[in-house]
Amino acid sequence: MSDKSNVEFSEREALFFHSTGRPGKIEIIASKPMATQRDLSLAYSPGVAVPVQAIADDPATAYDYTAKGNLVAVVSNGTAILGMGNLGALASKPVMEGKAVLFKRFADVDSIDIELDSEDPQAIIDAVALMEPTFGGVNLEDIKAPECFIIEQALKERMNIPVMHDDQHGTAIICAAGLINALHLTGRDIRDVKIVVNGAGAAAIACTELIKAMGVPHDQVIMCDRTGVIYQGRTAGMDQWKSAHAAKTDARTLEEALKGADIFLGLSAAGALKGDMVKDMAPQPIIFAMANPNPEITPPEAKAARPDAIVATGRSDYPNQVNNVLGFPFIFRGALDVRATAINEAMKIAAAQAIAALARQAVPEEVAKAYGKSHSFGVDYIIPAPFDPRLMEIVPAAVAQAAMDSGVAQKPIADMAAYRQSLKARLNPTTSVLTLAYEGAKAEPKRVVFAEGEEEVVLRAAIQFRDGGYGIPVLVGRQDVYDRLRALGVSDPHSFEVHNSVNSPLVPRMVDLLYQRLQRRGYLHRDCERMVNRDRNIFGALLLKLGEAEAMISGVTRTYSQTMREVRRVIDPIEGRTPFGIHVLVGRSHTVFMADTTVNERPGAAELADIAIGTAAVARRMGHDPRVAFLSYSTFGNPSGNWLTNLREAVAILDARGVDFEYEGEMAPDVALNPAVMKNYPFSRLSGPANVLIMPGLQSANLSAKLLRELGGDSVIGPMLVGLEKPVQVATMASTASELVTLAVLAAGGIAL
Ligand SMILES: NC(=O)C1=CN([C@@H]2O[C@H](COP(=O)(O)OP(=O)(O)OC[C@H]3O[C@@H](n4cnc5c(N)ncnc54)[C@H](OP(=O)(O)O)[C@@H]3O)[C@@H](O)[C@H]2O)C=CC1
Ligand SMILES: CC(=O)C(=O)O
Ligand SMILES: [Mg+2]
Repeated sequence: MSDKSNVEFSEREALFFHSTGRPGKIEIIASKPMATQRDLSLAYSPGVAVPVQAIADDPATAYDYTAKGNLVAVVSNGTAILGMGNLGALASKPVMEGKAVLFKRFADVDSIDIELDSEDPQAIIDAVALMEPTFGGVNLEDIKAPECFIIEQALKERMNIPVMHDDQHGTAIICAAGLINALHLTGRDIRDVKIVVNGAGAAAIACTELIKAMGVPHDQVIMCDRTGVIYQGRTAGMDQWKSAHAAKTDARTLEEALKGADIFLGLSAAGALKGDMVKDMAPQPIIFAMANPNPEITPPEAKAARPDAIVATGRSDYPNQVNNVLGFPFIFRGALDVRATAINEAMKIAAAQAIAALARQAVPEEVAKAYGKSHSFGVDYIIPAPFDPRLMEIVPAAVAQAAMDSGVAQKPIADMAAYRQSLKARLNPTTSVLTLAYEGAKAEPKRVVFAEGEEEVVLRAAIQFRDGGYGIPVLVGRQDVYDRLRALGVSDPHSFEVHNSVNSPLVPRMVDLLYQRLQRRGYLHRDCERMVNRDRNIFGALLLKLGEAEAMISGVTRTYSQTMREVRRVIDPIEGRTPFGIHVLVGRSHTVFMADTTVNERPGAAELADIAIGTAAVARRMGHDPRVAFLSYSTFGNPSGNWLTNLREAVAILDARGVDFEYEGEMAPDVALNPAVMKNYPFSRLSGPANVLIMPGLQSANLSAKLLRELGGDSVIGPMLVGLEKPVQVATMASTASELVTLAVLAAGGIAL
């Protein structure tokens, strides 16, 4: 990956990502409590005998009593791993685990990777068919042509659950969606275009079949493989699937075939297309270079040769990502939800049309920032990005409807509007919002000070931050930062901006500024000099104050309170605001915002009210309707105690201010979070479980946040620091590089204000 193309990460980082913590990318989590002997008796023997008998009596109830209905097998034998070729079943496992997590991330489909060590189609057919009881669907992946055609066909015939070879049909659907829009933009009719398809394998044949089904005449498509053009009469390297697409043509090479062509579809290998070859294509050529991980031609090369081209690739780091990730999660979601027996042509076409139509719609405000400049339909936005949360609402619904209309749905959906709502709710909005924050940072990269530039974890974060395109890291550290960067695999460390107080020309201005602020707090000019020279948090914060950067992150080398003290010597709170900290607990389907977990030891009523307002605003920015609970050991005065007055006054302050969110208090955590307990208080003004928890003091807040981080299964974001005049985030000392990147993105993206 390194330095070969538009790099997003180094090889070292890719390996570190996969090996760190629990090796690989998936684990299994029980969906039922497993705490007591009784739980175990129900989960296993003897309780489990009851659903066993029920399923034996009525097989359809397997969907009610087991995970089958939401479980997809991702099956490969590793014979066509991306564009890397036949590297074997075991080597395909990272890709298949990757597909499994994409299923989960984008469409809440549970999925298990299965690598089969065989190149014998019959052995694979038998193995997969025998697994039918386990799964609700089968996604075949990275199995090379022509075996993949035989395997898929046989499994579709033998199995009564949806089977789809993703490299064929997932890719064809997305390619078709992109093509519909590229034709639309260039005013072409699909019946008139001349297309060259490079590659004659799984993906290429399926794309060609779909575009021919959509109206491109057979004679207007020329397919090439490694031997060159597949022409009528060719005998070398042929099979029945290639023969079906043999063209009547005198062209023998890709270059010859491309003369005057309107469209190039690459489903072959990296670098197969050269700039010279596209020079003679028709005006406004459409170039889809879809080989992974590196395309047939990069967009800059293609554009250099043909500035009038519309270019798409399979990658996320260029505009127009034509990749089956846009399809398979949502297609299976729709198919599983109606218990479809197959994924048929009608469902595929419905998916392609829904995706194409989405790109032509206006992008909502909250999604637009993530798209950057190109978020209205045009040459750099012909297809939605996989992170677009609207896909989950629209594509499964279109697929489910098509399954129902074409008679393969065993469990039709009665209320489509309710189904669409339920699709939206399946994804935790926090996950979407974080993705949008990351994409938004890319769209408007900011300069972010990483104040502890000598720490390895900070440098890793800075590298990820820069290479991910999220912004420009401004490192504070000594000269040896460059050596440390080199040791971490950065080939051009001097491309990083490093500020060192020993030689920074900014130091005199910094000292003056600091002295202005501190002279009446008992500090001498030389005290300020010493602080600027020796203290990287003060130096970093002054970079921010002087406008040399737009945000800052620190905290891994000193305690939170010490880092805060240093930052606060330079940065003030927003006028009239109380700075405070939020920990965000992200569960599978719920998110809770807890505050103030880091700053105010014993907040008074006015501060508690401010903290509630500030936290509710952050929750809203992250896609949630805030429901605020002021937490205590006491619920509405029972038991009574001395600590309750502040909380009650805070509620009264919110009453007086007429805020536009739900709030209630004081109450114990179980009342706030558990609807069954909340029922005992029918007068409560919360319409559902609280998602913003305002803690009575720093002791309980900080303890709870740390306990949850150490013991909880949910992931914890933060602490997020809110309320300073400049975005500064103070991480905890144990932060990982990716946690630092998240904080840097939140700081730069204006979520934590
Ligand atoms: N963007 C996306 O969503 C997707 C992209 N792809 C990409 O498509 C490519 C093919 O995958 P898949 O169909 O599954 O694999 P297959 O192994 O089934 O097919 C590969 C095909 O590519 C041809 N090929 C390889 N190198 C060249 C070359 N230099 N010039 C012309 N043809 C070449 C092979 O030719 P021959 O028949 O002569 O061996 C073969 O026909 C991969 O790069 C993959 O990453 C695949 C699926 C989805
Ligand atoms: C994206 C994909 O499935 C491939 O490149 O094989
Ligand atoms: Mg694939």
